[in-house]
Amino acid sequence: MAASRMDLDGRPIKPITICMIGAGGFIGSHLCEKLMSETPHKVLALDVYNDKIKHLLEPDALPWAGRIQFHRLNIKHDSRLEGLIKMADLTINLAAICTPADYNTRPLDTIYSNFIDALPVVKYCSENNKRLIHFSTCEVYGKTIQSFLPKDSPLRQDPAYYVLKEDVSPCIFGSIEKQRWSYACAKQLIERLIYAEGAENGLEFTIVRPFNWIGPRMDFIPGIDGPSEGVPRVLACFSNNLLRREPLKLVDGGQSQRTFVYIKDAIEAVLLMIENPGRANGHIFNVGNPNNEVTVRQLAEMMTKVYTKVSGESALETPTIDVSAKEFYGEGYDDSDKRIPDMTIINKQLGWNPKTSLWDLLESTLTYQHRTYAEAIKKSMAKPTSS
Ligand SMILES: NC(=O)c1ccc[n+]([C@@H]2O[C@H](COP(=O)([O-])OP(=O)(O)OC[C@H]3O[C@@H](n4cnc5c(N)ncnc54)[C@H](O)[C@@H]3O)[C@@H](O)[C@H]2O)c1
Ligand SMILES: O=C(O)[C@H]1O[C@H](OP(=O)(O)OP(=O)(O)OC[C@H]2O[C@@H](n3ccc(=O)[nH]c3=O)[C@H](O)[C@@H]2O)[C@H](O)[C@@H](O)[C@@H]1O
Repeated sequence: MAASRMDLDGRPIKPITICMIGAGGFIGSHLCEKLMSETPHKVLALDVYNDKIKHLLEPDALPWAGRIQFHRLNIKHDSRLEGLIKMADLTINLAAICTPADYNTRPLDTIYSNFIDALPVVKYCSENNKRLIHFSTCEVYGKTIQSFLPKDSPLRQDPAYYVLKEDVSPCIFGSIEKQRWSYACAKQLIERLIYAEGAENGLEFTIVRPFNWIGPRMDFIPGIDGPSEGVPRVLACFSNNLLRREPLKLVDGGQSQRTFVYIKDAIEAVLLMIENPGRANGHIFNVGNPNNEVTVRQLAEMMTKVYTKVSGESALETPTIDVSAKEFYGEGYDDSDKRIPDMTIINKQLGWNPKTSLWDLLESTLTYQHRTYAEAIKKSMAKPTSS
């Protein structure tokens, strides 16, 4: 299978060992799945949890047994980290706190996780001449220039004021009191550090800026496989509402815009980066789907329609309700207004394009959510609550 695989320049791809930090998360689980089923590469999978990759680790009879090895460790304090990075040809760092409900309520944990804890990873890669693919975020762009223009300005129609380009767009965050930006700011500084390690010490790096990747296994459903009071990202929040037949909550009216990309499309882009180092090193890549733009309100409406179709349940009488950001996230929340990725660089370097429409990706994702959680939710809702 794997022996005849070629890179984008027609050269045979040699099997490598990858140290994947945060392999047990949403993106990590899909990347491990892809690497096991379609490539000959080995993965040292590091995380504090492994529930989302259990199906890849057991039973021993799996065709890729021996190519994936799980190491339960917390990179904050584990002396095994450097040794594992040294054993690999490439390190991929996915570990982070990355749910917006944490940014303004746990800003210290957020900054430590996204900056301080990533420092040794960068240092060990640089000192040991190991290649690094680091996961940043589209949040480093912050707000668009457009959002500061007068509402009636004709410049608002000009993509130069809202399309986000890796090598041109500025990073625009709110004031320090708006602790929402603790995550974006920490990610920006680690990007700058990696870039500087590349420039001054020759670190071979690639920085990935995901734009709202969504799909199965994203985050958790509160009270089922995560804390009852926890607030995951929007896909899981809305899925939870739909499963419980309660209205979807629109923060500040759901006017913010996002572009959503299917996790399986995005993983193709990461695989191209892994297997084409000559084309990916030294670059920062937007990875998103500019064709899948909606407001959060439109997302709620579409998810409601799709869920009705895949579950066979009737639609709710009151499908959405408005909540203020302060009520939903607490003090210090702020939002990105619009996120359209420019695709020029990733197209030129890796020839990658996203394929899946928003409707199709929601259909497969909500089919998964229904199959995975509907029974558990019914059971938990049927239990008498203690008074
Ligand atoms: N999903 C997206 O659309 C998206 C968008 C932008 C950026 N990102 C970035 O991509 C990366 C992965 O995101 P995800 O959606 O898979 O998130 P996730 O929370 O599902 O995965 C992160 C994983 O890292 C692990 N982790 C965190 N701290 C750790 C530590 N100290 N030691 C060991 N493991 C640790 C967690 O247990 C978790 O399994 C993050 O860096 C995130 O900021 C994701
Ligand atoms: O996914 C990304 O590309 C990046 O952006 C996300 O940030 P954001 O898109 O704001 O997070 P979501 O929780 O997915 O929220 C999207 C929008 O929906 C809104 N929302 C969320 C949840 C909800 O129940 N209702 C609701 O209206 C939020 O206010 C926000 O405007 C997270 O910061 C990261 O996972 C990541 O770095």
